[in-house]
Amino acid sequence: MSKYTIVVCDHIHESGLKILASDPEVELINAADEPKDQLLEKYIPLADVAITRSSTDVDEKFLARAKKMRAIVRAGVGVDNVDIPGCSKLGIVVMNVPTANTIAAVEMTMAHMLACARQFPYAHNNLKLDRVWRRQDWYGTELKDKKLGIIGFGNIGSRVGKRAKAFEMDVITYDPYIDPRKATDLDIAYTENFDDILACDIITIHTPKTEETIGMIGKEEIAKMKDGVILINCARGGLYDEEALYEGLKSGKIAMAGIDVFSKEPAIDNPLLDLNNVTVTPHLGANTRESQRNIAVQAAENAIAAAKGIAYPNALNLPIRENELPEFVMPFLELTQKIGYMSAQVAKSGAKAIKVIAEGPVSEYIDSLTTFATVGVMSEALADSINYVNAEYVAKEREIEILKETIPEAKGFKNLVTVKLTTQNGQVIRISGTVFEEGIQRIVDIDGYTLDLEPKGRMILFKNNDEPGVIGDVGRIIAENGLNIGDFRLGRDSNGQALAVVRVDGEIPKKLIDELAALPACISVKAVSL
Ligand SMILES: NC(=O)C1=CN([C@@H]2O[C@H](COP(=O)(O)OP(=O)(O)OC[C@H]3O[C@@H](n4cnc5c(N)ncnc54)[C@H](O)[C@@H]3O)[C@@H](O)[C@H]2O)C=CC1
Ligand SMILES: O=C(O)CCC(=O)C(=O)O
Repeated sequence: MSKYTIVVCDHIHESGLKILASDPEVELINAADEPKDQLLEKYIPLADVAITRSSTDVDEKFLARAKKMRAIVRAGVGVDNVDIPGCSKLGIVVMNVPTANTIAAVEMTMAHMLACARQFPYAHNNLKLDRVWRRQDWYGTELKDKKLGIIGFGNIGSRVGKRAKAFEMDVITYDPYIDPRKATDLDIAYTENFDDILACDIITIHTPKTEETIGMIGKEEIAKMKDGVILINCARGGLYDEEALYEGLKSGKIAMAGIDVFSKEPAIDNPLLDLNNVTVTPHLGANTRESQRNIAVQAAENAIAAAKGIAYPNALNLPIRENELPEFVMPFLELTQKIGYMSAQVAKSGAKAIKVIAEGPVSEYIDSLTTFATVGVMSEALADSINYVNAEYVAKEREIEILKETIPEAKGFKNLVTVKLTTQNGQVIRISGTVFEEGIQRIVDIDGYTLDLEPKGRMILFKNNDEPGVIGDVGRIIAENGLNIGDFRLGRDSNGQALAVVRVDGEIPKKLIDELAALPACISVKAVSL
């Protein structure tokens, strides 16, 4: 049995390694101690799944080596060192482990805040290293009654807020992406005015590193701050512009800064280290035993699930999040993919345009429906190399036009999805389907022929001039080819033509298709398998 190779790129807790090592279907390569060039050269090409932390950049060089990679599990929260669009292009699912290290990062923030308020490391070193006992040199500040400004009120920021309240601080947050009640319910003020944060005694940031948040605190913002402000950054290096931070600290405008993260890591040469009013840690926010055990277990379990293709928990680049979709939508997505696949088999020619028309409440999910239709159409030609992650990119590369139409009020069916496939040679195939209340999927229209067809199994689509005896001939030829008919559906139009869809119990030989095509009444005949 061939095994799935999972490469661990950075150090993770042994509990995760044990899970990986004990799965009989997994070949574990623990490359955490390998130099990065060796990791890329020797191990990444073998990986079905890679587990990374912040020490491994998933960049162009990494991806160029990721020949058979199916997924990357970032054993932590921040994915700023993962090229997500690059992964999507290659069909690699990116997953993170979002909440397992929250408490560790929250407590690290509180530790830096207290260390800054009391200049803890400097007092510590003065006694321990210099053997000096001068209590008059170490007057700190109390957190009580100080105003704390929190930028970013997600998992970490909100918990920092709760703890700061326990210290009797006056807390205010700025996060334009949350419902203000998330803060006000905790008796924490919410502001849309960033200057309110700049007016605080202590400021801490807990946003992801994005184009919008890089350098969010720079020279101008620091100039607006109180003299003697304390700044904390346990999120990502670069959110505070490091040059401006250095100048602010050097001038004394900023009294102290507590810094766990740097714009370039390892940060052994960073000028901030030369100052005597910073507390620094080498990106240890997530480094508690509890957090590392939780993360490693989740990362290992998720990596195994992804390697086996079972599930992609916390996937960041899948177009759908199953747990966020109403229950009625999933069968529509499945059906739309089948319709796309069926259209491509009928067309037997390269796609030029794929149009999805969604009618009724399901039309709200047009983007996901379109992705599933695209995967369906393209899997006829590309099989496993097309998936929900790269469908959009592959379609673009092949210059296939993707079109969407929504009709919120459906006529007839409560919900209806139609895939209209236009081929390179100008053929147009149009297939519609619906899902009934009980979750029953049906194709209800093929090229204008009304049908009631279960989308499954091997089918022959036989279009003919609607004249007596044709159906008998079709049945006879199928029987002569040793196949049983499982189902037979007929659609007729007003122009004297008909479409028969015959489900058969076995593989459809080419000879059978040729014999049907030779019938005088035949207009077209296609074999389809769903
Ligand atoms: N030092 C360490 O070892 C660790 C650092 N982190 C860092 O902390 C960050 C936050 O983690 P979580 O709280 O778990 O993430 P989260 O996703 O729960 O929260 C982030 C919050 O930032 C807000 N936000 C985004 N853009 C913003 C903007 N322009 N202005 C204000 N708010 C904005 C979001 O709305 C969200 O509420 C991560 O992205 C990661 O970079 C996380 C864990 C450990
Ligand atoms: O442990 C790590 O790799 C860093 C943790 C971190 O920064 C994160 O989870 O975003």
